Amino acid sequence: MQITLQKSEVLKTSSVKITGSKSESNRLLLLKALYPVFNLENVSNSDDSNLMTNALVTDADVVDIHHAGTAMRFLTAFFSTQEGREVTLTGSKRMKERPIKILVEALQALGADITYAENEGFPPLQIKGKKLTKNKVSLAANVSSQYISALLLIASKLENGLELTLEGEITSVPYIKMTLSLLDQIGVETSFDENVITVKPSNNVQEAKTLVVESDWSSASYYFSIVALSHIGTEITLSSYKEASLQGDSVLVDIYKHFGVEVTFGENAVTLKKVRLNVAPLELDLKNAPDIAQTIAVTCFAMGISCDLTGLHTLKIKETDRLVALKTEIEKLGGDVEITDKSLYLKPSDSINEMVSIATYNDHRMAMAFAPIALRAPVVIEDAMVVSKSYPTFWEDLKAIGFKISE
Ligand SMILES: O=C(O)C1=C[C@@H](OP(=O)(O)O)[C@@H](O)[C@H](O)C1
Ligand SMILES: C=C(OP(=O)(O)O)C(=O)O
Repeated sequence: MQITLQKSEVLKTSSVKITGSKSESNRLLLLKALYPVFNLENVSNSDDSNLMTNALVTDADVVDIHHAGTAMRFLTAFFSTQEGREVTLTGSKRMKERPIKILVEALQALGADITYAENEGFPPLQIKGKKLTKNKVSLAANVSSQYISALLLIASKLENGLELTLEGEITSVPYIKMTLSLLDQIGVETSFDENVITVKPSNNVQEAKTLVVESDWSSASYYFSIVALSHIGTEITLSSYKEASLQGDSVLVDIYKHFGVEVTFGENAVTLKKVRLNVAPLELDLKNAPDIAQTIAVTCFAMGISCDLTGLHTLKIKETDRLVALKTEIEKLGGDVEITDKSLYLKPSDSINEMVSIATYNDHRMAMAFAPIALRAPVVIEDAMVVSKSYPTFWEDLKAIGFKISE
């Protein structure tokens, strides 16, 4: 389904409740499968979290997790430890192009029985669950932090815990810290010194408790972009958010100051307000927050300023090659973009082509990142329901704050 966004203006004051963090939810769903004593609230209603929930309870021989990267990586580790369980773990055409060798080799080194059903290094995987007896492994840390989180999530169930040595520059560090914080919240002991992470074995976690998932900061990024592109005084309140977040994408609060967006935290909520119009060119290293790269590039394009984004080496192996997708779609709108395999440079521009049809490449973030363009020029978004991967009610929520959207 494609949708048309007419040139829009958002309400002067509005509020939006965003679903729970997909990253926190997928970790906690797995941990709850290992330690069923605790309860979860505000779990993400995203496709990826629903797929994770179902995969953890099904007894099917083939588990298909579609486009869900974290689910693919976390479940590879989970199924490897489920004694007696045999499963083929597969995904979408794109998932079969997203590398998983580093994780598979680390699990094999711990004793796992995993083979490739099609191409070496990529899903689908045939996994025969068994008791993993080893407890020390090294792996490359510069490709995806999801491999590291996957190992950490099962680590406390290994008889001797785990000692993980991270090789090379560590990418997406806040996601590793999120995993460790959640383990800490359920009472698992961990340490992270230099490049070595240890997790103590723990068969049972302490008392039953309720863990509340904070809402998704990557999803919040689209509202930062919307406020940045709105009139002075425009305010949007988002819930449920807190100042001390586990999510690295909460760095948006600092980044969007640059675009004249002022942030205040209230009880369980954050209010974004447009306070300044003039904006200078932007230079930013996003190796700790790769999922907001598309949002930021589109904000800069719509504001007519240049940006020089680095630390983007993980973008090529996400839902699509996000560097190529950004260049292609921004250039359709009239921008000028240079990319390498780890950076993006956008030249300043002073106009936006109208009624351009933005391709989304099965990537929720392409659809959502380009939506704020409608505050400057009418735009068409192709395959708009792709947003359900992380934020199923995105279009309804935009309509409610004033976007003019039609099918
Ligand atoms: O652990 C997680 O929840 C995630 C880690 C990041 O991946 P990489 O570590 O591959 O960059 C991020 O892009 C992804 O959306 C979610
Ligand atoms: C990269 C993402 O997800 P995943 O790797 O879990 O598919 C994302 O949500 O931007």
